[in-house]
Amino acid sequence: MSKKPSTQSPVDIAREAFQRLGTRRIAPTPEAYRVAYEEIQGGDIEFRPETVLANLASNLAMQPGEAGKLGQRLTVSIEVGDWEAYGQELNEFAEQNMYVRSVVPHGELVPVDLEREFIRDSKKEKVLREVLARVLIFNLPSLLPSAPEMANESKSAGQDLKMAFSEPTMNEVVTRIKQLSFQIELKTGDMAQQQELLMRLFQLLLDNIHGLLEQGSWLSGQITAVQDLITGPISQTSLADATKSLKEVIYKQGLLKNTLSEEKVVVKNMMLTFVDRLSAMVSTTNEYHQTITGFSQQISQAGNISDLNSVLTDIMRETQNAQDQAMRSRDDMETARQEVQKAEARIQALETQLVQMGELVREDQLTGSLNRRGMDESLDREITNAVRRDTPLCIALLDLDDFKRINDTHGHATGDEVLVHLVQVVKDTLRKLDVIARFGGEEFLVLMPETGPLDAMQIITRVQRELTKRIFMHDTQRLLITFSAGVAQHTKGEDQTELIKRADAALYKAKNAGKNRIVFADATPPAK
Ligand SMILES: Nc1nc2c(ncn2[C@@H]2O[C@H](COP(=O)(O)OP(=O)(O)OP(=O)(O)O)[C@@H](O)[C@H]2O)c(=O)[nH]1
Repeated sequence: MSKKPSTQSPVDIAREAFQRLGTRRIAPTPEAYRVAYEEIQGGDIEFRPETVLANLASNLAMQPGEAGKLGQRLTVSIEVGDWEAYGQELNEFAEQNMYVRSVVPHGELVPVDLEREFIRDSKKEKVLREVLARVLIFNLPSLLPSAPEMANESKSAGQDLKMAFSEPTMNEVVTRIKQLSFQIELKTGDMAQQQELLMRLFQLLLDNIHGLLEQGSWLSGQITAVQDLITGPISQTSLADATKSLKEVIYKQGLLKNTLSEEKVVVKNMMLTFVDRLSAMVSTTNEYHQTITGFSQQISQAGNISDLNSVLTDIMRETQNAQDQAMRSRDDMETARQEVQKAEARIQALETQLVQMGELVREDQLTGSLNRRGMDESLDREITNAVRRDTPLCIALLDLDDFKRINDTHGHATGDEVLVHLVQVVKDTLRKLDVIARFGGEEFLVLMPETGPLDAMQIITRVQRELTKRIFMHDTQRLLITFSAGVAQHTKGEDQTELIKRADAALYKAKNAGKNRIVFADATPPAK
């Protein structure tokens, strides 16, 4: 049976406990005071705080898992009398399992009426909720610029998700996200279909334009570049690259075309002057004819020599006038003709420049020569021209000698500079009509339209000499740069692959013969 507990106030019990210690002559140590206090307070020993706490510890120690381990730690604390450690253990346990969970992930307290149905996030769930909310609020709307309602719904669902800590609100948000995802799926399907249709339309347009263009025109080259681009997988970088180079080309072509139309106006004006002068001359001759007819009547009617004399003087004067007028017209027409010729030359130069502009999109980034695609197009064009005009065409395949050693000894960057140097020397030495393209690595292809074999060999020999003259400096060191080359003339019915193959076989011979030399290719294709 337990003793009935005292009804006195704690202050009265404390006072009586001190009196009792005095009466019994017991020293007022905390322990003695506690015993006296509890005697007066009454109640069963079983319900003393330390007994209750010890019971809790040993009950917990019998549980499996975390609770059992906590119980063991609490029991040890009691045994060594370390109540502070006991308190700490309990606090930590409460913080981990109760207190933290009563606070919503963003620090706000849970509204009292929701507490019972409150969704308690674990650490992982908390991170997941935050990430999902970010995706809905920021990322998804930026991907939906053409669907503002969906973008707004995504933002709003994200905001609501942050605050959805009750079962019903969470269910509502989940339903909205599902609906949104369904709508996006439909929209993406539509967009992909539209994109495909647009692409097909674009491709059709390009094909039609291409069909209308003269083969080899500057515009045709650019259209092929765009066609290439849209037939392959379209990446952000390739689109950006193509846009950049096309913009550059369009800008420069714009400038050139303006000048071109100005020149065409000049030619037109010249033509008008020409026609004016011609009609002036014709009318002068007509007048002259009429006057002479008049004079012939006067002559037939002349009665004496003095009449005739005066008619003759008039005829001489009129004839002189007509002659002067004719001379003036002839001079004017000659000047006009020369002006027209000059304007025509300027137009031709501008048109050549336009062709070169078109080749910008086909340039090798490092050396500024044409790249492989540019080379293919130019060689195709030149072969067609050579066949149509029945003019000779030669090509040369150049390969730097011992380039690997240059790279290995002086570094890759120096190797790059050597490539740039070679292209510069070639460009400075060749005619405007000739073209240099990077065939690959340290190999270059030179196109020489309207050039026969002897001239081609001479041109490449000139490049070779020029390269030794224009010394390449690395730091303070002079590096000797040489190349070997194979030169080939295009033969009837030969395509570009066969032509290059013959030039390559000649280059191979040049290398084998000791490098730094030029070999003219056999007319027959090399054996396989
Ligand atoms: N720096 C630089 N090196 C390149 C580039 N492209 C290819 N190379 C290097 O060019 C070297 C070509 O080596 P090889 O084919 O052995 O030719 P080589 O050393 O010139 O020998 P020969 O042709 O027989 O005279 C390789 O080391 C390539 O790495 C480039 O764009 N820049």
